[in-house]
Amino acid sequence: MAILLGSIADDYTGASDLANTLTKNGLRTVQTVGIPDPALALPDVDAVVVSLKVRSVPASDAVAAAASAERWLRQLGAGHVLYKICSTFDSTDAGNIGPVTEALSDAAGGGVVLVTPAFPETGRTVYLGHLFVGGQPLNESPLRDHPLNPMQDANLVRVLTRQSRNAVGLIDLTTIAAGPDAVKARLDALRTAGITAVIADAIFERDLETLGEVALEMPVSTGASGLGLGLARALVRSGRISSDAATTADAIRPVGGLSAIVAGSCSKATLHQLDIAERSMPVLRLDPERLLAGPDEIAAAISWAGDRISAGPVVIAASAAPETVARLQSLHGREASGHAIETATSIIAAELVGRGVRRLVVAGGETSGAAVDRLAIPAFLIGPEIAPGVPVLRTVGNAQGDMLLALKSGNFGGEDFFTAALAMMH
Ligand SMILES: Nc1ncnc2c1ncn2[C@@H]1O[C@H](COP(=O)(O)OP(=O)(O)OP(=O)(O)O)[C@@H](O)[C@H]1O
Ligand SMILES: O=C(O)[C@@H](O)C(=O)CO
Repeated sequence: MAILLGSIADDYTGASDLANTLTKNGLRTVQTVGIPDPALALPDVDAVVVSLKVRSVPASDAVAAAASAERWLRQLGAGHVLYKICSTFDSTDAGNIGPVTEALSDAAGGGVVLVTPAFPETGRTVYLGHLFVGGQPLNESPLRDHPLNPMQDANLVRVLTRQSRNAVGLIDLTTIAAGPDAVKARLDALRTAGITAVIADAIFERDLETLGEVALEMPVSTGASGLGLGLARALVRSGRISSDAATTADAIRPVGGLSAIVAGSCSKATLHQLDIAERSMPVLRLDPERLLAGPDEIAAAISWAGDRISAGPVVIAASAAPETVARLQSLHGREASGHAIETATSIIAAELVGRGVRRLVVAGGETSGAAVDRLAIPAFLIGPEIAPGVPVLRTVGNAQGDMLLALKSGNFGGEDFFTAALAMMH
C-alpha cells in the first residue's frame, strides 16, 4: 500500500475529524491509533491519519511520538505530512504546536511550514493572525475557560512564538487572495529571513484551497481540518487519486449490541447536548469529588447503567460547568484532576463494552483518547458524517469484535448530537 498523504493528529477526536474531512473531499482514509502492529491489515487507502494523545503532554514527549509517526508515514509513501492540531489552537505556552512543527520541518530537511487552524465549516477563521471562534475572538470564546488549556490570546503569531525556537511569520489574507504564486513568493521571503513557522490567514474554503495547493508542494504542514480540505482537494485536482471514490457506506454495516454515551468534555456545547439528552435518555451525572476519592463512584455508575441499558442507551457524564471544574482543580490540580477523571470515564467505557455495548459515543478529545486506549482499538474506517467534524467510525481489527463509535470533539455537534449519532449507528 502506498499512500499520498499522512497525518499525525494530536488527539483522537481531532483525528476522526480530519479523517472525515479527507474522506468527504475524495480521499480513501484510515485512522490508526498510534502506529499499529505491523500484523494489522490496513485497507488500501490514499491517506492515513495516526491518532496520538499528545495535546497535553510535555512537548518533548509529543516531539518524540510525532517523529516516530512521521517516519512510519514516510515509509508508507506519504509525500506530505500534516500535523493535525485543534481548530481552536488548544495548547499552553509550554505546548507542542511549535516544537512539533519545528521537529517535523527538521526531519524533512528544514524549510518553512504553513500553520493554520482555520476550519470555516465550524466557524473557525483566521484574520491577520487572529483566531475567531464563531463571531468571537478566541480569548473571548468559551475556550478561555478550557479545563486543560485555557486560550487567553487570540493572536496566534504571539501564541506560537511563545512555543517556538525560531521566529514566527504571517501570511495575510491579501496575499492568499492573490493566489498560490503570491503565497509562494511570500514564503520564500520568510524562509530567507530564517522563519520556520508561518501562521496563514483563511476565512473561506477558497483560501484553504490556495494554501492546500501550496502546502502540497512542501513536505510538512500544521493545521486543522480546513487545511486537510485544502490538501485533499489539491490532491484530487492533481489527478493522483484513483477514480475509486471514497465510500463510507460499508463502514456502517450494523453491529448490534447495546449502546451508550460517555462524556468528559466540559465544553459549552457538550454541556448543552447533555441537557437535551436528558429529555430522551437516562443521564447519570458523576460526582467528580467522589470519582477522585476512589473506585466507589465508578462501581455505582456501572451498576446504575446495568439496571437500565438493556432498555436503551444510557449517558454517563463527568462533565461540569467551569465554576465546578475550577473548584475541583484548585483542590487537586489541573492535570491531576483531568487525568483522574479520564481514567475513571475510560474504565466506565470499558466496563460497558464488557457488558455488551457495541455502539459507543464519547464526548471530549482527552476523554476519547483514554477510552479508545483502554479498549485497545487499533484502527478505524470512516463512515458518514453525523455533524461537521464528527463521523461514524467502524473499528478495524478490534479484539471485542466490530464496534461503531463516534468520538466527538468538545465543541462540535448540534444540540441533539447524541440522539443524532445513535440514530446512525445500528
Ligand atoms: N467535572 C470535572 N472537573 C474537572 N475536570 C473534568 C471534569 N469532567 C471532565 N474533566 C476533564 O476535563 C478534560 C476535558 O477534556 P476533553 O479533551 O475530554 O474535552 P474537550 O476539551 O471539551 O474536547 P476537545 O479536546 O475535543 O475539544 C478531561 O481531562 C476530563 O477528564
Ligand atoms: O479541530 C478541532 O476543533 C477538533 O478536531 C479537535 O481537535 C478538538 O479536539
